[in-house]
Amino acid sequence: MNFYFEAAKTLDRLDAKESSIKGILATLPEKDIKRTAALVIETLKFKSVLLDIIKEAQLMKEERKKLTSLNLALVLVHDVLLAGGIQAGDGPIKQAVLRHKTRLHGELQKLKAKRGVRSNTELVSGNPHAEQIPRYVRVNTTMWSLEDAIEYLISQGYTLGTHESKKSFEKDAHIPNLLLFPAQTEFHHDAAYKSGKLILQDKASCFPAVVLAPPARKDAVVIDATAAPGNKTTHLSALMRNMGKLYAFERDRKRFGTLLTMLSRAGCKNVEPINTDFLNVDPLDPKYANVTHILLDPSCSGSGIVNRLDYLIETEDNSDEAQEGRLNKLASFQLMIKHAMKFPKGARIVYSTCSIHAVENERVVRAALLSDEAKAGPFHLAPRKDVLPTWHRRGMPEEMDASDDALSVIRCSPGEDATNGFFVSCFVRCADQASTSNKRKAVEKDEEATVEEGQPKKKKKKKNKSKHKKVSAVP
Ligand SMILES: C[S@@+](CC[C@H](N)C(=O)[O-])C[C@H]1O[C@@H](n2cnc3c(N)ncnc32)[C@H](O)[C@@H]1O
Repeated sequence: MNFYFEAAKTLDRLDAKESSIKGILATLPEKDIKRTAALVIETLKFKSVLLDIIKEAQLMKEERKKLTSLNLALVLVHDVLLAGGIQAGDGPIKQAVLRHKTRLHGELQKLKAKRGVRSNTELVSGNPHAEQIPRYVRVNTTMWSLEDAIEYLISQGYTLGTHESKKSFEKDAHIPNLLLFPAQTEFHHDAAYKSGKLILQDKASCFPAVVLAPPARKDAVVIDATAAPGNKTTHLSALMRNMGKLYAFERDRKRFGTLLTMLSRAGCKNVEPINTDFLNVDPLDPKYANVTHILLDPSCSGSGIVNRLDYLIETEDNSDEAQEGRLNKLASFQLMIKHAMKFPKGARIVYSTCSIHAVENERVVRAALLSDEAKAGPFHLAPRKDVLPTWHRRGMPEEMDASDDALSVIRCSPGEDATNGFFVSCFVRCADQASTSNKRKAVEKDEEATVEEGQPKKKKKKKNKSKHKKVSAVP
């Protein structure tokens, strides 16, 4: 019976929104983890059906003394109706459910008849968005070429054609070295996947590294500020052809361990992983003097992720605390962009999230553009022509100050773009303006020198040149 108690406890934790399904399942005791996880997932899939049946059969009312937890009733009724019986020795709780076995089966049949379906599986529908997302596989060009990968896949029985038919794949239209397979294609036992030559990575999550376009040179110096688990770090490393230096920061110790494993599996030799908070890194430290490209992909709400499991639970939390947490997060995103803008030779900064909310995307970008750091850079948004110009979905114009700004950024819509929901923006230092402002500073210095030599100093009016009106990033 312990196994059922564990599954019911897991459902309680999901109801309490302690974490994502994946996160909670990962904390289950090693023993029975697979079995418990399978029961929890299956129960969640059929939850509304099982709740209807339990209600119609009046199970909780009739057995209120023995069955004190609805989640325990759910997992037990699941096994009675859908898994061939309760896998536990006799006891009062098992008996309490089995007493109603005929009635429960009757209610299941009634429900099927009412909905006009024959099988149990027709009673539930999967995650419609997840089913529309192909299985994306990035060829890790650090270890082999696209041509070698295609040859290998063909030797494994795949055909290069369209990703819509079984055992076939195609090349992605936007991201080089990315292949598409049918959504259900399994790679976990594939030798090339296990050795790091193939990386399972959603298409949208490949955009940031491609937009950052790090140089592939011996003297290249790049930062991945928020690196774990390391999909984008390994992608950046591949784009740099394993040359130069890529500093990969990760503040979380456990996730840092995952990053190390991934870097070693993917054969990344140009990465220096550092277990620290990027915000504590001094931009003026001589070690980072030649950093030119920075990737910021911070923790976010993850609202764009079409998880194959999380659709099973309600995730939106509108409590005051949740709202406050979101706003705090927002402030930390802005801080991170502003911090990245302080690296003296920083020329290109990509900020991305897997969120669909403007509050974590356009509004953060808009506030960053108005910051003193952006003005000092000066930084502005890279034009569309430099940010995956052929990608159709751009930012929300109503959330940006200039319509060109909305065109500069990228959005992916879950369910519509065959990807997870995603946002990418790219800030670039404007070299011309920088040199103009440096020249102006030089002139001002000269003027001051003249003043020191005995000339009267003219009072200068401070001009605010920003065409943007000041707006708050907080909704
Ligand atoms: C969205 S994940 C990054 C995913 C990663 N870019 C990838 O593609 O695999 C965000 C990561 O950034 C880390 N993180 C958040 N804020 C950080 C900071 N200030 N400094 C370093 N790491 C940070 C989190 O611990 C988390 O592992």
